[in-house]
Amino acid sequence: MASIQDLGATCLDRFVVSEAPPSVYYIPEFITKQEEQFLINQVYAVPKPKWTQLSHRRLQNWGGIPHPKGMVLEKLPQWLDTYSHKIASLGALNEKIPNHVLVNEYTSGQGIMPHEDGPLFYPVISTISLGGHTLLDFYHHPTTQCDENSVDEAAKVATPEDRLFGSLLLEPRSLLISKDEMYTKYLHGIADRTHDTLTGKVLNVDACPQRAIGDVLERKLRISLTIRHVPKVLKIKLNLGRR
Ligand SMILES: O=C(O)CCC(=O)C(=O)O
Ligand SMILES: [Fe+2]
Repeated sequence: MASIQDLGATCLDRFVVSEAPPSVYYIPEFITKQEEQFLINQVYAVPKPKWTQLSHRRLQNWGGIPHPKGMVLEKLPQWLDTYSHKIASLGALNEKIPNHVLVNEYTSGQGIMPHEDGPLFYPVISTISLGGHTLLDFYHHPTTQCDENSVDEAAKVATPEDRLFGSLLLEPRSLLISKDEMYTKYLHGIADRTHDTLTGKVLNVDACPQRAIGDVLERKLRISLTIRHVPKVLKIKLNLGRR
């Protein structure tokens, strides 16, 4: 059977997560085990200074540093550029080709605080997961606005647990594409847990054939490739060492 990497835009709709707000696409086994191992090898082949150590995870930034005045574009390495083009060919980014990739590494027990990806990115996030699974949690905004008409009812409650409205199980080798309201209206994060229990709040259990509600999954080391497009770039050529 042809894989989605070959079929492109014609079949993305088959992967829509209909239980989630618009729009989320979850594609299990987007890459093969060989491609997964190749990407992991590339991630660990980079020089140590390429890693930024945060208090709860490590990351690599590729493509440039997004900035309100524009990003000084750095060419993506071939191993990431290939996947940027494959994702563009699925048709979720209106002809845009992702030019920025964050590599996040999480050991078991590490996560990322609920956040928005913000206005510097074109509002479509593509995520390839490598190594281990995670649960990506989605939260209503903790807004303090008083305008009754513009505030989500569920957002007025106090605790983060109450604001959690659903999660997505991201298994190794999968691709997740989130856009529209899922990008603009909600926060996303990963709890710092060592085990995840699949509950009715996991919106894509049906798309994970080996999984069922009630399963307890042990977190392993996970690497994510967050592949996005930064629309505002500065056309400065870096001519390092050349005269
Ligand atoms: O690891 C992930 O899947 C989420 C990463 C993320 O939200 C980010 O880098 O902004
Ligand atoms: Fe994010």
